[in-house]
Amino acid sequence: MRVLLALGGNAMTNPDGRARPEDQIDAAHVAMSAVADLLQHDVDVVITHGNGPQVGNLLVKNEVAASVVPPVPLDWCGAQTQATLGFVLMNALDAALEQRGVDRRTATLVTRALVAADDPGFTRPTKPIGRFLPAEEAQVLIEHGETWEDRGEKGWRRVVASPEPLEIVDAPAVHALVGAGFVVVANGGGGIPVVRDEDGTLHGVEAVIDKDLGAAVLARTVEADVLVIATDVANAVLHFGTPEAEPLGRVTVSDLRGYAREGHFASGSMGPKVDAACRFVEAGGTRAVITRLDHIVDAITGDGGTVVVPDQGEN
Ligand SMILES: Nc1ncnc2c1ncn2[C@@H]1O[C@H](COP(=O)(O)OP(=O)(O)O)[C@@H](O)[C@H]1O
Ligand SMILES: NC(=O)OP(=O)(O)O
Repeated sequence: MRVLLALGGNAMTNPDGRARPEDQIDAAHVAMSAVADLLQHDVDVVITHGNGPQVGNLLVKNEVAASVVPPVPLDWCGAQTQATLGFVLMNALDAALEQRGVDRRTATLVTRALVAADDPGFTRPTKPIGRFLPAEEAQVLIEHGETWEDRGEKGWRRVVASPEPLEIVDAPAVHALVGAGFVVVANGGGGIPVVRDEDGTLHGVEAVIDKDLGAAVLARTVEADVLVIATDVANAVLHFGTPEAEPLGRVTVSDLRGYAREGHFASGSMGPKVDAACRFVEAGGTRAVITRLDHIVDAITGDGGTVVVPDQGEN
């Protein structure tokens, strides 16, 4: 069985989202322990991950240091997060595999995702990145031309353009590495967004792709059987946060689309996960699972989490 595992920002940092290196290393050890458990079963695993906190922090550093060293564009920051997080995840996974006596090699691939130059996401920023700030501090940055949004209890967060991933340019390399037995970390942060010029050349564009939507495209391209979206809640929940809250178990893709239309899943958090799970199954995937990181073995071997299946299927 081939599994595409998407790790949320919650699985990559501590809950305050500040993304200190030590927090990220600790979180990577927890996450990769779960992945090493999974690798004790007969599965191929491709790992992708979020980069919202990290790419936002890099952007701030860039801006703060702009008078001293040349700033780099947002797509460069995204590429840097793929390398750094891949490095941290590989170290943690190698250690967890070694502990369990599992003989698998790991690899990280810098991965580009093709987007359309005229994607409406470029005109309306929607992707929250970086740290949370109180409203007054966010207001100052809004006056300097940035877009910030009220994200509830934790405060305000910067939002940037987030186009749709159309194709994972480097998916063939992921496929080849998986075929050769590697556990591959790929398409971090949803992929580095690139557009294709008329002459066929690719160039980076300033945006951050939703990693769950990127994961759905990658999962189909590398012929994954199961897409597992690991986050900090065990299930997608109907009437979330109310006394009528109802965790979803096994659900058909049509029913889940219906619940999404009724507004059960918040945009910028559970909404894209549900959308990604539906896209994967609608495109022919066997099943998609949304669950907590510590439930991912159950997600593969049993029925844990929210399990999205085709309308006619009982896979
Ligand atoms: N209907 C829902 N069911 C479950 N969780 C929801 C729902 N709507 C919003 N959420 C929120 O979505 C969060 C997970 O999304 P997010 O924070 O973006 O995850 P990650 O960083 O792991 O990708 C949960 O912690 C929960 O607060
Ligand atoms: N790129 C992305 O979706 O990152 P997060 O999951 O950290 O928001």
